[in-house]
Amino acid sequence: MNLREKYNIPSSAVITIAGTVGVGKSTLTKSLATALNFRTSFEKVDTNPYLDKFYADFKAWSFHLQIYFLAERFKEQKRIFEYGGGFIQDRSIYEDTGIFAKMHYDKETMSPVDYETYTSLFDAMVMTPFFHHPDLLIYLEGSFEEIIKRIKLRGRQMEQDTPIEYWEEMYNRYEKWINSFNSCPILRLNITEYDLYNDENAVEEIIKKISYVLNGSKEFYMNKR
Ligand SMILES: Nc1ncnc2c1ncn2[C@@H]1O[C@H](COP(=O)(O)OP(=O)(O)O)[C@@H](O)[C@H]1O
Ligand SMILES: Nc1ncnc2c1ncn2[C@H]1C[C@H](O)[C@@H](COP(=O)(O)O)O1
Repeated sequence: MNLREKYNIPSSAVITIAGTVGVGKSTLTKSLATALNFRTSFEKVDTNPYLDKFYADFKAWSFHLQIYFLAERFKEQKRIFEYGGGFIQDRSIYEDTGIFAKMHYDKETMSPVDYETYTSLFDAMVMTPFFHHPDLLIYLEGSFEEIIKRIKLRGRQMEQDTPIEYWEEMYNRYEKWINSFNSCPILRLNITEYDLYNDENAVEEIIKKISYVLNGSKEFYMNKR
């Protein structure tokens, strides 16, 4: 019996992984998809035509980048739906607006009119009864120091060149955002609780927790509304 069957994870489940840059979303996406025999949905970083420009000049490119990410995630949403689920998704669509667009608007690196255009497009596409929310959002959290270590370890140049205050602002916003998130059930995982690189049982332990939320007492993990 495979792990998906053992823990009664529906083959149509859609699990999205949220958390700040560098926390370990892509790594966990790969491990879970392999263990559950699910498909993956990754963010496009290397082929993103705006990302380098955005990091070099937030003000000039934040609107273009948000529109690009929104279009890409919506296309992925359609693909996931067409396959009938069975996906692990690297980052949720909710973070684009709840973290990134809002942060750039607040910091005046996205103009009010661009922010208004972006949010009305986002709401028209996502905040409708036709949009399928994920079955579960796994929220990865850890200390700021560990996350900065991981951003450095991964070594994307544009992220290395970005002041630490940017990552700190994002980190603090994530903590507030997750405490009020209620679009789907949540499983919070602290990155000190598992080690996918050195512990071969780690992924099974995470699947056990996923099963508990999907099949058991959802209230235990969900935020109070
Ligand atoms: N469990 C872990 N232990 C140690 N390092 C990790 C772990 N998970 C991820 N990393 C490392 O942290 C960096 C960022 O991970 P990644 O999965 O790309 O994060 P994200 O997708 O959230 O930006 C990578 O260098 C990765 O190898
Ligand atoms: N919506 C976004 N706005 C700005 N930047 C974004 C957005 N979504 C992702 N990013 C950036 C952050 C990272 O530099 C890369 C990939 O994110 P990661 O958390 O490493 O998967 O894209």
